[in-house]
Formats: sequence, C-alpha cells, structure tokens
Amino acid sequence: MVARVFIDGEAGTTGLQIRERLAMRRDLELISIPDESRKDPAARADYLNKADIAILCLPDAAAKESVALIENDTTRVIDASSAHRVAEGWAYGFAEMDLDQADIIAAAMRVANPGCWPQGLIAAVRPLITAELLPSDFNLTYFGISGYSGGGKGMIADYEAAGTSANSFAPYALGFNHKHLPEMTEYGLLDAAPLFTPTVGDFYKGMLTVVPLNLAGLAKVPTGEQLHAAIADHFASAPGGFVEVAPLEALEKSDSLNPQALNDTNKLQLHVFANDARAQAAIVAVYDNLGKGASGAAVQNLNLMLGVDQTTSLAA
Ligand SMILES: NC(=O)C1=CN([C@@H]2O[C@H](COP(=O)(O)OP(=O)(O)OC[C@H]3O[C@@H](n4cnc5c(N)ncnc54)[C@H](OP(=O)(O)O)[C@@H]3O)[C@@H](O)[C@H]2O)C=CC1
Ligand SMILES: CC(=O)N[C@@H](CCC(=O)OP(=O)(O)O)C(=O)O
Repeated sequence: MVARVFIDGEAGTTGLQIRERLAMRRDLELISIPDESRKDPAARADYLNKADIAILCLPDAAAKESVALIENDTTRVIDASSAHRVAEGWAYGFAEMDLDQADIIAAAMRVANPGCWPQGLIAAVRPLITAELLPSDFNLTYFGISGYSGGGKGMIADYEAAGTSANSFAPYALGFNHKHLPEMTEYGLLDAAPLFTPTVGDFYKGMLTVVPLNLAGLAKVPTGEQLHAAIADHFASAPGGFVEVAPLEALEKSDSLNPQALNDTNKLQLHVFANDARAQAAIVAVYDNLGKGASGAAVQNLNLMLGVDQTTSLAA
C-alpha cells in the first residue's frame, strides 16, 4: 500500500523543503490541502485523519492543535516544531543519537524532529558524557551561527527587506532562555542547561556550531585523541552515514569550516580541535539548518517510519 503523507504547514519554509524532497517519490502519495483552507481546523482535521503520516511544519501552538485534531489511532506524526521534543510518549527524532534510536523512531507513532541548534550540541557532547570523558555537571557553553532561514518566513522577509544593510552577525536569545535549552539538556545528558549564545548571519541557510571545552580542572583531563575517538566510535555504525567525523584537526584554523558547506544535504559533519598542553578543545559541527536541521531530518525519520532502506538514494 502506498503511504499517504500530509504536510501540515507545507507553505512554510520547512514544509516547502520537505515537499521538494518528496516530490519525485513514487512510494508515497503526498496529499495537499487547498491553499484557501490550510488554516481551517476542520479541513486540517480531515487531512490529518486520512493521512498515514502527518508532518507538522507549524508554530508550536498550531502543532499542538494538529495533534489534538487527530481522532484515530492510525495517523503517525512527525512534528518539526519544538512543541513535543521533551514530551512523554514522543520519540526524539535524532536517528544517530544512540545505536537504537533509529529503531525507536521506526516503531513510533509520534516523533519529535530535533531543533537545529540542539543537534550540534547533542552530537558533540552526548558521546563524551557516555564515554565518561566529560562529567554530566560540566559547565558547558555553546555558540554558533545560523543562516536567517532558521527564523522562518518572518526572519527571511526581514533579512531580504534589509538588503545590504542586513546585520551579518546578530547575537540573540541573550535572556539565556532559548526554547531549545530543555532538549539540549535532556538529550545532551547534562545536569543543567548550557550557556547558549546563538547568532544569525546574513546568509540564507547553513550553520556552524561550537562546543568549547575548557578541560583544566577535571579530575582526569581527556586528550584530543580520546575526545575524537569517543565521538568517531559513537557515530561509526550510525545508519545512513549522515553524521561524519573529520580526522582530528591539527590545524589552528581551517578554511574548510564554512557554515554553508553542507547546504542541500542531510549531512552533519563534526570536527574535533584540541591543544592537550592547554587542556582545551572545541567540537565544531557544520550542517544545513533546513537539511539535517529540519527537513532532511524529517524525511530521514519518515523513511525510517516507512521502512525505507537508509542506504538508498531515497534516504535523505
Ligand atoms: N526554519 C528552520 O530552520 C527550522 C524550523 N523548525 C520548526 O519548524 C516549524 C515551521 O518552521 P518554519 O517552516 O521555519 O516556519 P514558517 O514561518 O516559514 O512557516 C510556518 C507555516 O505555518 C503556517 N501556519 C501558521 N499558523 C498556522 C495554523 N494555525 N494552521 C495552519 N498553518 C499555520 C504559516 O502560514 P503563513 O504562510 O500564512 O504564515 C507558515 O506557512 C516551526 O515550529 C519551527 O520552529 C525546526 C527546525 C529548523
Ligand atoms: C536563526 C533562528 O532564529 N533559529 C531558530 C531555530 C530554528 C529551529 O531549530 O527551529 P525550532 O524553532 O523548531 O527548534 C531559533 O533560534 O529559534
């Protein structure tokens, strides 16, 4: 049977990208709501209930409404919003997070797609805490830069209207209450939220995140090689090959670190930099906020839920 897939919010930034990624697929049927009724709850309820899988690309409140509109026990959901990422009964949709996570997603009725920022942190920190190279009470900081499409249609319109006077390096969330902190803490295996200082740049999409590690003071200071090995081992057998770990970086500066390097892919690349004498290191992640950070991850999760082979060209 061909699965019916409904994208609730297909006119938005994430929804459109998912639609494009699925346009050529013959193993599923995209069911599309007429534009004039896309915000009508009764029409949405009809589509949500006739879909085998609904992908929600909506603000949090509308995503919660969509879930409440589902009256059957057959429609499975992938929610791209941040409404359900630490909610009970929802599988966290970062397939490479642990060895069994892809199977958990494949079997789930409700999958919360991860936020773009949390993925860079979780990919860097979770393997190090699991390998006991970092304690869970490590005083963590996290920063990075994202393309402006991370802020959805509103931020895209603002940047495009600003033209050449757009801010090329805009720090935000300086109240230290970013909505991604709960999922970073939970899936990063941290005791407390990190100090997170995101920035947005004057480019459409792509992101580069940094977890700086000031290791002096730890009872046992890990070397750069140990940090790298723990991260590389963690992702070595992850299905799909979407998370790559670069060789341990000897260079102090790498021209290859470009936030836009992996645009239009579902890849996330990790780089480990270290100076053992100073007991300092940094884990850098590069990925597309609209790829692995949103639409790519949603399609990856859809494929897992549909049982599509992760090694085929359909997988991202
Ligand atoms: N952009 C990104 O990099 C990422 C986004 N996300 C998340 O994905 C979700 C979608 O984000 P994004 O695509 O960027 O946002 P956009 O603002 O680009 O798109 C949201 C869409 O939802 C529509 N919408 C709003 N309210 C309703 C409603 N009540 N019923 C039906 N449709 C509605 C909007 O309509 P209209 O067109 O009329 O405004 C718009 O088309 C958000 O929760 C976001 O946080 C997650 C990871 C990364
Ligand atoms: C540049 C920018 O504003 N980015 C968004 C995150 C985009 C994302 O991950 O989406 P969710 O909101 O669904 O988690 C932000 O920081 O809120």
